[in-house]
Amino acid sequence: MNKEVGSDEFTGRTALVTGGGTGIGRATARRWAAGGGHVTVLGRREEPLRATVELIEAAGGSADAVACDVRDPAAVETAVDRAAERAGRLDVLVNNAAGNFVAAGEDISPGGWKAVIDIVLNGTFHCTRAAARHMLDQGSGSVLNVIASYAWHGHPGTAHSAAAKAGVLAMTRSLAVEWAPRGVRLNCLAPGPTETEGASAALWPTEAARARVLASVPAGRFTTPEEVAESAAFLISDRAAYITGEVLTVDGGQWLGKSVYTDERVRT
Ligand SMILES: CCCCCCC/C=C/C(=O)SCCNC(=O)CCNC(=O)[C@H](O)C(C)(C)COP(=O)(O)OP(=O)(O)OC[C@H]1O[C@@H](n2cnc3c(N)ncnc32)[C@H](O)[C@@H]1OP(=O)(O)O
Ligand SMILES: NC(=O)C1=CN([C@@H]2O[C@H](COP(=O)(O)OP(=O)(O)OC[C@H]3O[C@@H](n4cnc5c(N)ncnc54)[C@H](OP(=O)(O)O)[C@@H]3O)[C@@H](O)[C@H]2O)C=CC1
Repeated sequence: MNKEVGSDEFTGRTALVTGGGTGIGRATARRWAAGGGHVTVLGRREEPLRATVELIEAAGGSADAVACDVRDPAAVETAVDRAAERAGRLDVLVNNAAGNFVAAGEDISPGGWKAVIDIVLNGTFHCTRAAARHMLDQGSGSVLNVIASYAWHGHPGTAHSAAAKAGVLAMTRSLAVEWAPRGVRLNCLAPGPTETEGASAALWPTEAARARVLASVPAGRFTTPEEVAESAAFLISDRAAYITGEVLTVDGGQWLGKSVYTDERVRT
C-alpha cells in the first residue's frame, strides 16, 4: 500500500467517484484508496476506468469500476446500488463527471446546451439521489460536488457549464440543510485551472490559450489533480464532519482577479 500520502482514515469505508477514469476523478479515487478505503469509479468508457483500478491495485488498494452514463437515471441507480451492495455500504459520493466546451452563447446549439446540463446538473442529481437513499438509511454519508468558481461569477464562453455548476451549487446547499439532521453532508469543491487531458482539450487546446489562462492566476501556476484531490480528501473525511453546504475554492486566487495597479509591490 502506498503509505506516503495515506493513512488508514478511510479503512472500512466505500466511495463512488464519477468520472473516476481520468484527471481529478482518478486522483481523488487514488487518494481515497491510499487512505485504506474501497472505491468504485464510474464513467462511460471502460478503458480509463480499468486503468484507474489497475493503478490503485498496483499500489495495494481496493477498487472496482462500473461503466455508466450519468445522464441515464435507471443506469445510475443500478450502478450505485451495485457499488453499495458490493461493499455493504456507501459512505462517500464524489460527483466529478463533467462535459464542457468553449463556445459563444449564440453558437451553443440546443443539443450542446442539453448535453452539458444533462451531464453536470442532471447527472449530479441522479447520482446524488441514488447514493442518498443508501446514506440516509445508514444515517451517515458525505457527498462532494466538483464545481467551478464561475458557478457564482459566470464565465463568457462556457455559459452552459456555468449555469449547470450554479445549479449544482444551489442543489448542494438545499440538500445540505435537508439532510443534515439525518447525518448526510454535502459540499462543493471549486478547483482552478487544473492540468488534465479533458480540460486541456476542451478549454485551452493551444499554447496561446494555455498562456492566457495561466496569466489569469495570481499564484502563477496551474494546479495538479493530486493537489485538488488532497482538498477533496479533507472535505469527504471526518475531519470536515461539521462542514456542510460549503464551497472550498482551490484556484490559486484566480477568481478574485489580479491587481490593476502597476506599482511592483502590488502588481500581480
Ligand atoms: C479558463 C479557466 C477556467 C477554469 C475553470 C474550468 C471549469 C470546468 C472545467 C471542466 O468542466 S473540464 C472537463 C472537460 N471534460 C470534458 O468535457 C470531457 C467530456 N466531454 C464530453 O463528453 C463532450 O465534450 C460533450 C460534448 C460535453 C458531451 O459528449 P456527447 O458525446 O454527449 O456529445 P456529442 O454528441 O458529441 O455532442 C452533443 C452536442 O454538443 C455539441 N457540441 C459538442 N462539442 C461541441 C463544441 N466543441 N462546440 C460546439 N458544440 C459542441 C454537439 O454539436 C451536439 O449538439 P447538436 O449538434 O446535437 O445540437
Ligand atoms: N480541469 C480543470 O481545470 C477544472 C475542472 N473542474 C471540474 O473538475 C471535474 C473533473 O474535471 P477534469 O478531471 O479536468 O476533466 P476530465 O475530462 O478528465 O474528466 C471528466 C470525466 O467525466 C466523465 N464523464 C463525462 N461525461 C460523462 C457521462 N455522461 N457519464 C459518466 N461520466 C462522464 C469522463 O469519462 P468518460 O468520458 O469515460 O465518460 C471523464 O472521466 C469536472 O467536474 C470539471 O468541471 C473544475 C474547474 C477546473
